[in-house]
Amino acid sequence: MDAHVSPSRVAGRARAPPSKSYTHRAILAAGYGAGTTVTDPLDSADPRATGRAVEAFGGEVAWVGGSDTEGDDDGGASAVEVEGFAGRPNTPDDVIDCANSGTTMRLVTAAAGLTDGLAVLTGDESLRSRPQGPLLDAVAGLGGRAESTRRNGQAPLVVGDAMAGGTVAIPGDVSSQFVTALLMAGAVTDEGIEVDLETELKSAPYVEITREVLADFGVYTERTETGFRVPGGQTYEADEYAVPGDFSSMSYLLAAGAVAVAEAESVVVEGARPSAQGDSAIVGVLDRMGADIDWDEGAGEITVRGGDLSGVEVDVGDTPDLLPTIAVLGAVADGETRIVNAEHVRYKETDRVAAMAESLEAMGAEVTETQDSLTVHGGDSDLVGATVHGRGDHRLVMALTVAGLVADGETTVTGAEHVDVSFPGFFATMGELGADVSVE
Ligand SMILES: O=C(O)C1=C[C@@H](OP(=O)(O)O)[C@@H](O)[C@H](O)C1
Ligand SMILES: C=C(OP(=O)(O)O)C(=O)O
Repeated sequence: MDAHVSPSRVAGRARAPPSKSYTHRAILAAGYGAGTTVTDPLDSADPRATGRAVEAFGGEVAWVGGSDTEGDDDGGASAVEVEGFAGRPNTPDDVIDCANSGTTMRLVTAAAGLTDGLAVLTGDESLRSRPQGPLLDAVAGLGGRAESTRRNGQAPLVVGDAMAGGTVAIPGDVSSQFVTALLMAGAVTDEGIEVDLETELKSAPYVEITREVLADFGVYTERTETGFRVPGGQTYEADEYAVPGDFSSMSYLLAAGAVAVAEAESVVVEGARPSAQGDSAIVGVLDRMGADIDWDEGAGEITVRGGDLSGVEVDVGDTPDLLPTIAVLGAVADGETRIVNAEHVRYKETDRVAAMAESLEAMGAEVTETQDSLTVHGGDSDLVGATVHGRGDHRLVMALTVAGLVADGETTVTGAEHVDVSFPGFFATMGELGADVSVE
């Protein structure tokens, strides 16, 4: 499917979907426990994959309700009722398909390390090209078995043999999801798990999201001088868990409001309550760039009224998922926007540093790419409509759609259906805000 975007102005109120990161964790934590109702879950392809994994491990997962209680009426489930496998997972009867979801594959790899038998994990072509090696080494170091079938550190994976726990060293600069996975699994081991970081932790706020969710399920974790520790023998327990709104998804709506708000109007994004999400940094980035933006944390509402944007330097070490959004903002802003500390952004659904450089160049922007940075020289020339490729990556599709709002002529974004990974109602929401976008 392609999205066709024509220059247009936006205004009005919108609600971003619930957090993908919190939903994954809540569903798996519920699986490690006995039973939990997860309310306002993100009902999209990635959390659904985590739900299927919990079922494969012996849990029961029911997505119930026809529209969100939060009122965005996107047709998604309003709750997930999980009956857990309570402690160590059972050996699955079949292969687990993690589809396009890195979070699912990492979190499920450590869980699979706890099974008595072996689990086989696979995913789509993108997921089968992403790095898993350090996590496989960790599971093996903790007494389990963990192998890449192609012996290249990538899925398909074979994992199991009842990992016991203990202490393990792991690099911090590939994926924080390795740490999340080990903390979640470690709580139900006998010995617990201590993770020593060999290099500085990238995407660190995601581990804090994990620790917040685990605490809400009664599971204790702690930071150590060199990493994190979770004692073993713990029980996951929560009757109900409510998922907050997703700041990565909000970033597209806020960026649209910053670059394309209608005269004397505003874009108000609802559901923006403070949480451990590092991607709430988008509010500060927009503010630094000169957007007229205000976050009423009590009301959970962010209001943007456009602004004359100028380039800034942004370190995305903690916030890799914001890179596509910030690159688009940089292409519209005057002057130079330098996105630094970005090497780990190359290990996502696609290499997002290269992909954004290529797409923005195709739209007439001047960009400079290094291994760990992307500089966008905005303002000199206006963006022009072009056909740009979503590369099967939801975040590229959404960010490039925002760019299309202010490009001269029509922009076509291919692979538009991939928004179903994290924001299934994205195009409907953009249309309701006034964006001239059609999907066919
Ligand atoms: O744990 C999570 O929920 C996530 C962690 C981040 O990945 P890395 O830790 O691999 O950078 C982020 O990019 C991803 O979208 C979600
Ligand atoms: C990288 C992402 O997710 P995951 O790692 O779960 O595929 C993302 O949502 O941008």
